Amino acid sequence: MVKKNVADLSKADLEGKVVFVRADLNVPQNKETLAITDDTRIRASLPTIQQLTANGARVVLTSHLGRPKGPEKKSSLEPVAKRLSELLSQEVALAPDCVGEEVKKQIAALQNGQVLLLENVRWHPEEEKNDPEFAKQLAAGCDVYVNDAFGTAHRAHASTAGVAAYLSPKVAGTLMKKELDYLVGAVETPKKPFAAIVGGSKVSSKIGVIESLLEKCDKLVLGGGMIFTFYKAQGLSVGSSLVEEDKLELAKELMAKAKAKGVEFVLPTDVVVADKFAADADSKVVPVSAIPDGWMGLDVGPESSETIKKALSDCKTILWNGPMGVFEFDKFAAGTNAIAELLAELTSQGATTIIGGGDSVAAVEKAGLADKMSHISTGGGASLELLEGKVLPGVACLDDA
Ligand SMILES: Nc1ncnc2c1ncn2[C@@H]1O[C@H](COP(=O)(O)OP(=O)(O)O)[C@@H](O)[C@H]1O
Ligand SMILES: O=C(OP(=O)(O)O)[C@H](O)COP(=O)(O)O
Repeated sequence: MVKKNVADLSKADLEGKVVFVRADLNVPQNKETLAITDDTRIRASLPTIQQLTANGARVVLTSHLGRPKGPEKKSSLEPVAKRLSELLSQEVALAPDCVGEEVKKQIAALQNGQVLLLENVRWHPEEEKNDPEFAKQLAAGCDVYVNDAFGTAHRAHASTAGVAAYLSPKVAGTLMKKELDYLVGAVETPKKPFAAIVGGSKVSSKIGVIESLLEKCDKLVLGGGMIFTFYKAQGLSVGSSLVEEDKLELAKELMAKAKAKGVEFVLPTDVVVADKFAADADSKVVPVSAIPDGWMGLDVGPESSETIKKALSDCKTILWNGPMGVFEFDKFAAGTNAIAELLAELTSQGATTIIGGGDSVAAVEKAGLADKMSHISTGGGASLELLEGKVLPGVACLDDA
């Protein structure tokens, strides 16, 4: 399913037009200072914006940031507007909201080549409900739709899918096209053995993907916050680690399915536990059968890193989404760094390595190894769903080429 993209639009299609661009500017931030800790997603969005402004379009840029419950300073796109202005060498004004009279006025006042960033689209619950009335409000005053938010293309939300019904033409951005071109090829016919590594903290939204991964992969490695639901399902006690209580049955079924299908299922055997969620927490390495009450697992242990290394050493394609631990704290970064180093080494030996997800990419950047991987993807959940063979709603809503 090939979709139209911005390169298919001529200057005549764009000059003086108001173009609604959905980007994924959901960047990792320092929780206290709100400073952007990795700007990969912002830099990846620049080619589309520049292509549009160079052709005289008026760009209305939209994104979410985090998972806010409503308007709140800590999820404001203010730091993003600032960083965008620096990278584009032109002022990117930040609207106070993403819909409403004031925003409409700001859109109407845009000149050719200017960029206006709308405030966090998830401040409105209607966004995630893909509410048609809200989508219509988002489209107000705009002509063309460009979806460049690959990282959010697996969500059927108002700004990623619903809004397309009110705008024409509707096309993929440069980043969206680049990601799809690379990933569809790499995951449809992967060189084997093919392994996926799934970690991170979005357990409820990613555990379901494991079922399809078992159909595609030869090996599946779990890490990060994902593992404790599996331990609890095995009857182990997990202290105060991250657990999805309503996924325990699913975890059991997944382990049984992996066994039945002969997929190598690598679950860490030791973990680094902490007495609190903090950089200066007390920590120790324990076997997964001995997590003390009140302690939480924040990284995989050294024995597990060795096992993972052995399991992945002969793999020819490896897709990694989700850090192995809370790498933002140095004490709990060893498991993530070990995987990053291993994948860099395997890439140099000819393996195809794909790292996807805002935090996973941040971890690999922090380790200074991003340019040693085959592909750095701005989407974690989106890459996994693409691998499942799903049609992403943010792509399905675009015009066919
Ligand atoms: N054991 C753990 N407990 C809690 N959080 C974890 C654990 N391991 C990793 N994390 C957190 O997971 C987050 C990233 O998860 P996720 O959003 O799923 O990854 P990505 O952004 O790469 O898709 C990181 O901020 C990291 O601190
Ligand atoms: O960070 C994102 O996804 P990722 O963690 O899978 O990379 C995207 O911005 C989507 O965010 P969401 O998972 O809150 O919808």
